[in-house]
Amino acid sequence: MTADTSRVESAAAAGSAAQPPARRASAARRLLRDPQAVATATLVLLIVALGLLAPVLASHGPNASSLDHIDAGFGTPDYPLGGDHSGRDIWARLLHSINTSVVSALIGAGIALAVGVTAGLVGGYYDRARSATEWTFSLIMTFPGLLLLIVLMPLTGGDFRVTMAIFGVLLSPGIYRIVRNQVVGVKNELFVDAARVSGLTDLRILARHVLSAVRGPVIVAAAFLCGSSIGVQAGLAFLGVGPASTPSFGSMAAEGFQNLYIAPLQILWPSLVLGTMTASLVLFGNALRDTLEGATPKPAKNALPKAAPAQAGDDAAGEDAPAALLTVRDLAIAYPTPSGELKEVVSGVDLRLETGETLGLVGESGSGKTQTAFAVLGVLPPEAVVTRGSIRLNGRELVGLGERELRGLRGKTIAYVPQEPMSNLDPSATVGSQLVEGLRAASGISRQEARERVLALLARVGIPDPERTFRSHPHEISGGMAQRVLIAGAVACRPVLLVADEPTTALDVTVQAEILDLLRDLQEEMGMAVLMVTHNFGVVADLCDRIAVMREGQVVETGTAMEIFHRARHPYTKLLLDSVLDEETVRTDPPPAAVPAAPVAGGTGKETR
Ligand SMILES: Nc1ncnc2c1ncn2[C@@H]1O[C@H](COP(=O)(O)OP(=O)(O)OP(=O)(O)O)[C@@H](O)[C@H]1O
Repeated sequence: MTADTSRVESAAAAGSAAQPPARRASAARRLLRDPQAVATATLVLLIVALGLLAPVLASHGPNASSLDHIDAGFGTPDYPLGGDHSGRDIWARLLHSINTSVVSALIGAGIALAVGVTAGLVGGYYDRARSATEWTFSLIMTFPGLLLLIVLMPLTGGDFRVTMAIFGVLLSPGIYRIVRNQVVGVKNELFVDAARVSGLTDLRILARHVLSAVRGPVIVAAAFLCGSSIGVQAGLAFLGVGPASTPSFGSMAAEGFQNLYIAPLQILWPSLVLGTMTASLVLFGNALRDTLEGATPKPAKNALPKAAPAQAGDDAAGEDAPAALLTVRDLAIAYPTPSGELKEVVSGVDLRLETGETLGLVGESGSGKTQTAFAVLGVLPPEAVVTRGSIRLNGRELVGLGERELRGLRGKTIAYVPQEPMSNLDPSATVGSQLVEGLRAASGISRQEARERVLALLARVGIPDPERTFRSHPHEISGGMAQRVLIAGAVACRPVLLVADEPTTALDVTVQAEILDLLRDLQEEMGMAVLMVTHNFGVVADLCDRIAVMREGQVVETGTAMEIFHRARHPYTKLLLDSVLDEETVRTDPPPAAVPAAPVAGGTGKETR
């Protein structure tokens, strides 16, 4: 347990020592590239610097008055912005008001964050504490904030610092809710479970694992809290809450308002600086949010140049001869990480599939089988980037094809059978209407013709009462039946290539064999090629002519089913085969040693026949 604990801790420490600084550096870089962030941060810093330099920049104190300078005009010597109705230096009061605002922002936002984050962590992490925190913050939210601050004036003595501390508490429910929601989302993640199981204390888990997950939204909210605090402090001062001796944009604006007809500029200066400060903070908060929360970069779907139009019948394999039905060459697929870097999940995959042949794509979970199949279908998620490689079907390059061209191929030339039949059928429409719609979209035939074809197909895939199933909604049929329906839909236009992604995984064992039989029969009948994605060697043995074994985004070995099952060369393939349970296998302890990721020597990373 001690060793495990230290491993988790050191992993977490390594995570926070290595990963986050890179992310922070990158977030800071992105922030620096955002003109809105740079402009607003510069304005805020400039204003804060002016406030800090107030004793140097102003010739008078904020409350020093001179009878000679009552309502002095703009540009009066020593009174650059003039004098107010009490003969005080407007420039000096403006600079000192900045400091009042900054202190208000620090107190208001600081208290709101301290209270909200702490309670959010506790309420989100400990279920038993949640009802108490919920109740408390709901109660706080019922207080009429501004009114309460005015009513409490006799208690606060009008001191803006105490007032802002109370305002911070009133602001804290917003932060509490943000943090609580984040924590509730994070606390059941596997890495938190792992830390818990390893014996880390709750405090450590909260500080190391949970807090890091909530800091983004909290940082963003802090900018808005500062803006609100400044605005409220000025608002209260405008209403006359607090001593007149405290320089504040609010009191300056109130005095300027009284004097509007005599010296209209007096209201302009505090309003201008207050508006610039609060607007800059809010806009900076927006830029911060875009950088930290909407951080996923939007790469092009395809990093490659648009596919050159290729003639059907071109040599699909380029230098390979003869041309195969499907040739995947050096395919690489990557996803952007939060830091903006691309991470490859498929790295240089080569595959070849002949007409009428079944190729099994096997490998452990996460090895890149589905990504490869999705690339062939042209249905990778928008954030995926095909960084290199080629996919040729019947000699036509698919990588770089537009969505319209791909849609023209899908259903007609390439079809797909998914893993989860139920979730691939629309629960609100009948089975028949879904199949008819798909068939008509792919073939353009009339509704009546499509209906007849669908009924014939349903009978062909072994559905006992096609008419009834046609009229049924998906919840009225079994999983095996639903998979038959989807297979019927997939083969309706006699595609040349069927991509089946774990088509039997979600089904009952007895139904699995029937579905495999059906696929085999249909394949023979229609002469389709089948790309069978699976991690089930039983399925592979049952259906596949050839097998490609994937690991960590690469094909490590390919061969005929016979070669792979009887003369597997790559240690990873042997390990996969060894892990297939059968009644003769006696498990040993310790398990076989881990194997290296490299493809087996002899070029089996490349597809050969
Ligand atoms: N949208 C995505 N964003 C980032 N990474 C992704 C995304 N989709 C998949 N991946 C990653 O790509 C890798 C390969 O996933 P893929 O689904 O191809 O694996 P698989 O071999 O089919 O596994 P399984 O048998 O579990 O479906 C995984 O590491 C996965 O985390």
